Amino acid sequence: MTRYDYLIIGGGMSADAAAQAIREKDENGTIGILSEEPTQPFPRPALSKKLWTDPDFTRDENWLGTVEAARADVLLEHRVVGVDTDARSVTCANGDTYSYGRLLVATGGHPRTLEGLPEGERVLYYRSLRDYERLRALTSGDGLADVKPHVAVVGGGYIGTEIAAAMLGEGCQVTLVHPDEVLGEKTYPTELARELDQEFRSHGATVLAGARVTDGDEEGDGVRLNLSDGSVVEADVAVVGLGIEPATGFLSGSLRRAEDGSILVDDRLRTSAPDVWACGDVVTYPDAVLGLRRVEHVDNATTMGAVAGRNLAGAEEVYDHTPMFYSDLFDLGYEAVGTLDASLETFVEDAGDGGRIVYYLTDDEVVGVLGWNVFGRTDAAVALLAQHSRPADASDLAGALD
Ligand SMILES: NC(=O)c1ccc[n+]([C@@H]2O[C@H](COP(=O)([O-])OP(=O)(O)OC[C@H]3O[C@@H](n4cnc5c(N)ncnc54)[C@H](O)[C@@H]3O)[C@@H](O)[C@H]2O)c1
Repeated sequence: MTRYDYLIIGGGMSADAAAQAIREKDENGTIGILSEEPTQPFPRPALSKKLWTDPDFTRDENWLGTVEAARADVLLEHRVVGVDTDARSVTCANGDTYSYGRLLVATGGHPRTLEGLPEGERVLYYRSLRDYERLRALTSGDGLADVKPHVAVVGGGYIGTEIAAAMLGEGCQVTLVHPDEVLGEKTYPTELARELDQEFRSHGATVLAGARVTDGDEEGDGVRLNLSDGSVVEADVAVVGLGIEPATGFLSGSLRRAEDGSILVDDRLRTSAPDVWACGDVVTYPDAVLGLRRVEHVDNATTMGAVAGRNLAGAEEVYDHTPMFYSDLFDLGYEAVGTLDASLETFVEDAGDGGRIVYYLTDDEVVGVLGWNVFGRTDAAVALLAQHSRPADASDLAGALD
């Protein structure tokens, strides 16, 4: 059995940041990373954004992050199937076992799947570099006689909207299926959701609202999707983004969990087991400003990874960063913090040049802030949320981030 002073399960951005942070504090300790993926840690947000505007990004010096500098052993295609926190050992699907001095779980999430729509060559539950490469090959005309494919995009969340925008940019025919009345209506105030919806339509997307995909299959050179309203979508490829589930199936009962299966950690990212930490999309943690929550974005992955890494290497650092998140769609970009729930009271501030700032409020406080084509205000937004208060009249928030 191979032993590592520091063993990390998961090979995403959080693991990458953690390995680098460990190495900065401990020059000599051995670091092992067990990753189920066939590729080194890479900047996952690029799969739905930058790689579609800059395909050469995979050759960029920043592509492979910091793992090399961390001098970690990255063991690819090593899917962990069991952890024994008493014996301090980890077992992989291939039978390999490893023991650890200190363990970090940074496994992120697996795409939520539909039972009636199995993954296949043309049904992509979009999360891996292989999914990107497959979609890139199809949109480059491979096997399709240079005809741009018809891409069915299932889901109107981050993957759905970003991939639909990218596919329109590639000149593909795009059909976007989502269950809401208006795209983004659960997240954005009505006027912004309508603008977003219109943006997709004006770029040529067919937007099928108010329908869920129930099942489907690959047929010949294409895909057939059945929708809850009885209609059928036939396309060359389906890109599916129905959310993720925390990847904790291998843990059995060894660590304390939240209701959604994610790992509960304290403010230093420690789990309930000795010498075991966890970070990134897979944890529910006590945010210093927003309280107990799970976040699924790059900022929490990398900043938590760095704190967890330092703590594995002996620090006692509190994770006190409230993560921001962002998206880019056509000429629209946004940055946000906190809870974006359109069923809450909202106040929309006109920030000029088409920019808007949206404040989300409960009866007691401001709980979320979104900058719509407004950038660089997330620190001010966090400071506003940290006040845990609100004005009686929400419109008095105008200028609050200046
Ligand atoms: N910009 C970013 O921060 C960014 C970008 C890409 C991905 N991600 C992350 O990647 C993960 C996956 O993203 P995602 O887009 O899959 O999740 P998501 O939760 O953002 O969106 C899921 C979407 O699927 C829809 N849906 C559910 N069942 C459906 C059905 N049967 N038919 C049609 N639509 C259905 C939902 O209504 C929702 O619109 C998330 O963790 C996300 O945060 C983040």
